[in-house]
Amino acid sequence: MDDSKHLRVVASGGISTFSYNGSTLVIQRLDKKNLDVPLRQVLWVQYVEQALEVHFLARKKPGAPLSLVKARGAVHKDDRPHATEWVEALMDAAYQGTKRNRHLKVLVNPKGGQGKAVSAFRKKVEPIFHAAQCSLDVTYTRHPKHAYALAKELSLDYDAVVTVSGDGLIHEVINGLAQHTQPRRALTIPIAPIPTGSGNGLSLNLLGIEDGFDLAAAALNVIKGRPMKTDLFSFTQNGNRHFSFMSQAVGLMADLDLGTESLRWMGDTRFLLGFLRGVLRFKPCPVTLSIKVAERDKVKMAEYIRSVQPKDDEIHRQEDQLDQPHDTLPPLKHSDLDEDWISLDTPLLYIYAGQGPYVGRDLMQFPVSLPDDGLIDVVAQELTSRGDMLKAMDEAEKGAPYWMEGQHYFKAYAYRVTPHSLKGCLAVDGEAYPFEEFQVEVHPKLATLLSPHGRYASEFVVPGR
Ligand SMILES: Nc1ncnc2c1ncn2[C@@H]1O[C@H](COP(=O)(O)OP(=O)(O)OP(=O)(O)O)[C@@H](O)[C@H]1O
Repeated sequence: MDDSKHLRVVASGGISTFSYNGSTLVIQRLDKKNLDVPLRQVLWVQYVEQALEVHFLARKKPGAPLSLVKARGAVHKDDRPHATEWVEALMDAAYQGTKRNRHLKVLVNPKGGQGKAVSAFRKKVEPIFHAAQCSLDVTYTRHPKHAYALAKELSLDYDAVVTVSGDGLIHEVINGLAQHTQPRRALTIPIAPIPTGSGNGLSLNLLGIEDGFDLAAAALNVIKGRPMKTDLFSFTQNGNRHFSFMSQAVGLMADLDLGTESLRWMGDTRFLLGFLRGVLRFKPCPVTLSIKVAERDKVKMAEYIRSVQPKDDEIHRQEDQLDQPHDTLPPLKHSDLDEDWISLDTPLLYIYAGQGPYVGRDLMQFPVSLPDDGLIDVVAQELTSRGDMLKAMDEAEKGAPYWMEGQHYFKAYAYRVTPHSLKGCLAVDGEAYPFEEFQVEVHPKLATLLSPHGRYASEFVVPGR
């Protein structure tokens, strides 16, 4: 073995050998299986007082969540002359293309989800940030809109805003950044979620169904994730403009979100319960839906998504493509309905529009969604039968409801909902808004997220392909 490629470390159990190749740190331990650690999971390596110290994330067994591990031992005397160089080269490989020591604004919502955000942050997340030698500026939000106010005044030198919360706090951060004196510049600061809310839709979409609720995987995304541009949606109602980053729901899907707030302690099971309750009530949602459609052919949309998914190695290019921003928000372009709009007056059970395949662990509602295609996916579910709706739960986590006949699916530039009743629920990114006429339009690539893959972490399997 080339001496410069490995370090022998003397620990209580004997001598271990640390070596690495292009993708993996390999730890050979006496009388034990080799430990292979993907370089992406290596957080920090240092050589201090003739000892090697390695901090990394590993799974105790396959399928287990990631956890923080620290390996330390005296470097064998013959290897000391090249130890500093070896450590620096390993750090370069572990952080290839990514800045070390990220400077993070961390917002912790003590009231989100099951109320465990503070202990989750202190016990599981903060030690990982410290191990990676990130600098932290932590605020525990004290009231609704606190995160909004902080984002509005945010200093622009942070490498990321970390939300230890659910999607509601991210909605506030996005809206605060949009009201910043330099909104476009503020919206280039990437947002990265640590999933401690109940739905955690954004985390699922960035990290995937396996890792979407894994705190350490989310922390790793904060440390090593790459900026990924995402579309934002202007939501206008009564002359007021807000921004939505994820979804708008009317009818059953809004009832199940807002009507189950008191069941937060249940985590995301509350959504399943809300869905079953909504199907039993089977109330039509009295609205007109108008859409400026870009595409409505389900087969074409499904084929398209398969053809455009970038591979992980294309992430670098995406990072390079970040535009120099202007400092005003994009104007609204679709205020008047013209001949390109269509209207739907059929009785609907719900309207659900947004981006990001998963809206929860049990439902891939927007399987053909892309983060930056400049379009919003709009689902209009016809009032079919209770049986059909219960059947729709079969493989809903894989996007099966997409193919239901009564589920209309559009890609749109804009849409408008006009209620014909005073009573009803409207949820924007899971937050309650008045049940009144509103319009949504898309602004391509206006905000920035951190992503391990440079795309949504989901796969839509098209039947028969
Ligand atoms: N200290 C606080 N006390 C009360 N509410 C707060 C506080 N800090 C933030 N909030 C509010 O809590 C709401 C919910 O937050 P969050 O998104 O973190 O959790 P969640 O709704 O359970 O998760 P999800 O949106 O993923 O379902 C937000 O609207 C936010 O304004």
